[in-house]
Amino acid sequence: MTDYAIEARDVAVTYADGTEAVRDVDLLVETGEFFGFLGPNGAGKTTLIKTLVTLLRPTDGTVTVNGFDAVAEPRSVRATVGYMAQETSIDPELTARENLRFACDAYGVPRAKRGDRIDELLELVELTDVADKVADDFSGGMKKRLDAATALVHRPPLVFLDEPTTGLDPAARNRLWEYFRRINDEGTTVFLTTQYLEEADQLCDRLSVIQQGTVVAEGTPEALKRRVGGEILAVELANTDENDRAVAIAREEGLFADGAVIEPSESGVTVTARDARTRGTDLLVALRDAGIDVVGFDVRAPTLDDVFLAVTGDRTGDGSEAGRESVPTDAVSSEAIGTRGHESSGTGASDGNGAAGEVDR
Ligand SMILES: Nc1ncnc2c1ncn2[C@@H]1O[C@H](COP(=O)(O)OP(=O)(O)OP(=O)(O)O)[C@@H](O)[C@H]1O
Repeated sequence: MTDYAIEARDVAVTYADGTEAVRDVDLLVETGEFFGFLGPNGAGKTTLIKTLVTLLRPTDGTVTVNGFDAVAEPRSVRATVGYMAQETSIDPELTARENLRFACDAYGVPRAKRGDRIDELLELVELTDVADKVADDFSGGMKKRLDAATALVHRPPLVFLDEPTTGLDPAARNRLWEYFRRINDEGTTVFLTTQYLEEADQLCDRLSVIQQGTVVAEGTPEALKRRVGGEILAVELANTDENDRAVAIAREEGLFADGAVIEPSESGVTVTARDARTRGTDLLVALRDAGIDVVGFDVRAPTLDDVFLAVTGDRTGDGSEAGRESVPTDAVSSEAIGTRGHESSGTGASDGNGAAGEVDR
């Protein structure tokens, strides 16, 4: 039998004002996994996390965390999870050590164990040297590391990280990644929400993409990328007025395999195709024969960015509709990447009764 840290079935969360933030969400996270939950702003990531950590009640469906029912046994759920919220929960007037002591109090860590636990965590997040300095003097990255440590004082088997690296510079982000990897290597299940596709790619064993409250794709980063449908060939033209003519040439029958997606780009033409690499030179020759000047040429493997664009029509992560027209539906069939229907089941009716509200902690 598989051991699940999180089992969510048909979960819907509707706020009191009728906003259906999450609907029809099924989620299975195995114990020990590093699981990513990806989506643009407002997609429903925080709402789902808050539901999993029992700060919100689901309007519909069932949620089991570490074997405990989130509605019937919220205390047991809370005792076995750590939660790093988007806004840091540390007190800037307290030192790093005092913040951790405070967290030990809040989570009921036995007194005899606190000293060692705190020292261990300070070391893990590399704050031992500044343990007795007030957090107010810390950089953004240091504050985030301290915050992450406070979520772990009770050694939870499952930790939720809600956009933990937003606003950090790449160096600070990298250090946090190291830290998250380490706790996962030591056996902690990690549930991470992020808008950074690279972050999900670097860290996650498996991920779900959520859009407008519904899971639209799921799989390992590699499988999701593979299913984009080959490699991506970008051709840069000297004169972008010729983009459409170049697209027409690239689309000529027989140049690329069936299912290729050929689109104008800002600087020329982009081809997503299984044979993008091998047939790329044929395209260059065809363009030259047509008198179109090529100034750059690049073939690359798909990134999660391409997956995200394909399933959400949004490369910007801002939830805008930009690019929706260009979803390469041929190369990325809905079925191929596990896309689910967008239809609401009608559950979580927005009548105000049973609507999600913050639950007292
Ligand atoms: N307390 C609330 N009352 C009503 N609607 C809410 C409430 N909190 C969030 N929402 C709405 O629910 C939807 C999902 O929001 P949520 O914060 O879960 O998204 P998110 O994916 O975490 O976004 P972000 O990346 O911006 O944090 C949005 O439409 C949001 O406006």
